[in-house]
Amino acid sequence: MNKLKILLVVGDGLGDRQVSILNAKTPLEYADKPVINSLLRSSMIGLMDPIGPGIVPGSDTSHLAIFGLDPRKYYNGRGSFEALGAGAILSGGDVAFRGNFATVDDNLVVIDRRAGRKIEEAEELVKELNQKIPEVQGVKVRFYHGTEHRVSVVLSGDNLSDKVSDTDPHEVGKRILNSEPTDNTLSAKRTANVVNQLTKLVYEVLSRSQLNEKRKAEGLPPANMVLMRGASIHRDLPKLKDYSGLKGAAVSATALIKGVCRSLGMEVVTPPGATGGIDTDYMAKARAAADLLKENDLVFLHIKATDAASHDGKVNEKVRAIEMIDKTIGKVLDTYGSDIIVLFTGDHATPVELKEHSGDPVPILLYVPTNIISDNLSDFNERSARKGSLRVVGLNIIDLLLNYSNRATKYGA
Ligand SMILES: O=C(O)[C@H](O)COP(=O)(O)O
Ligand SMILES: [Mg+2]
Repeated sequence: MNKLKILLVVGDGLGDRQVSILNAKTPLEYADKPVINSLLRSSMIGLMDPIGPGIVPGSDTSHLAIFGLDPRKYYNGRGSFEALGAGAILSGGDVAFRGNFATVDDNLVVIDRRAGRKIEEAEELVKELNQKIPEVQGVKVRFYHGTEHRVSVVLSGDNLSDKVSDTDPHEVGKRILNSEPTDNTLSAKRTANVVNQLTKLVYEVLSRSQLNEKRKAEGLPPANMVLMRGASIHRDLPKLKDYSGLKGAAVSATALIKGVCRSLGMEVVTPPGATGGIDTDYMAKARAAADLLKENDLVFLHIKATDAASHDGKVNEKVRAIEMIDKTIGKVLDTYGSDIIVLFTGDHATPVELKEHSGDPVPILLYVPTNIISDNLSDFNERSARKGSLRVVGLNIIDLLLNYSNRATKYGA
């Protein structure tokens, strides 16, 4: 049988709940989705628990599961994925962290965990940090900018450990945390000390930066802290091609996603104009995905805007991002052809009124152009998905894609 190409689309943080200003509709329910709904004639839809019912995923653990790697076995922290995606070259023993440019007050209490999110000066601030803090206690320090408020921090030196806790309190109104060793090794104690000393130096440098004086003069929140989380020493992961047979490529601007996909051996493309934000160039991403479909079995198209809008509580921007994802899928099908299978889902729910990830199941749509038993529903959203035939977890995705693209091998004789 002819093997079908696969377009896997993730709207980050897509899942939601009823939203009061949308007349109790969800953003997906409210959004105008002519392309997605045109696929329903030959689609199964339903609900996916990225990790398991009620478990609140991060984008990191969720994407490992969606690509078929059990995070319980393969996940050891977000930092190294973020750093790889932001351009760091990691050598064995380097400890990487995800960081947030954030705004803190004089008592180091977090006022804004993202310093306003759009930080035009981010690259310059990172350059200043790299110039002024090249090392701490003999440990080399490097900062890498991802997108928006996202910064990766890499520590290089002997006897370091990723068994250290976050300085990010994960909440506004809380003081930044002291990093603590999470095991009783000397290397963990040493690393925690370096992180705490580094945090003091970062605050000193950023508080004195002229760039933050400028931000304050413009009424913008100063990016006067880097909150650190997800310490990890990178470990090699199995490659998608080896365990699934799928030659895969990804289109993304988001450091975490680029790092995960690179770790799986996928080609990663960030087309000019792709920003990882609500202002991304959707059509550029669509063209890149269509082009990659020529040489790949699977193309993964990641859209971060739905999550960014959700975390910022911006309902209309989440609806608009979903409508742009609809157009993006349409552009890929118009450009490459519609004889491909399309799986569209989210990596977790980020209810826009909650402004945080939740453990709710996420709607999933699987369009198969050949003869399948379609659910024949008329709209794709969290409510209609409850009437669909799919009820899966993230770890089922690759097997579903292999089966419906005519690539699955028999389990058994
Ligand atoms: O946007 C991201 O990087 C994560 O999904 C959320 O991280 P943040 O809450 O620190 O922005
Ligand atoms: Mg996410």
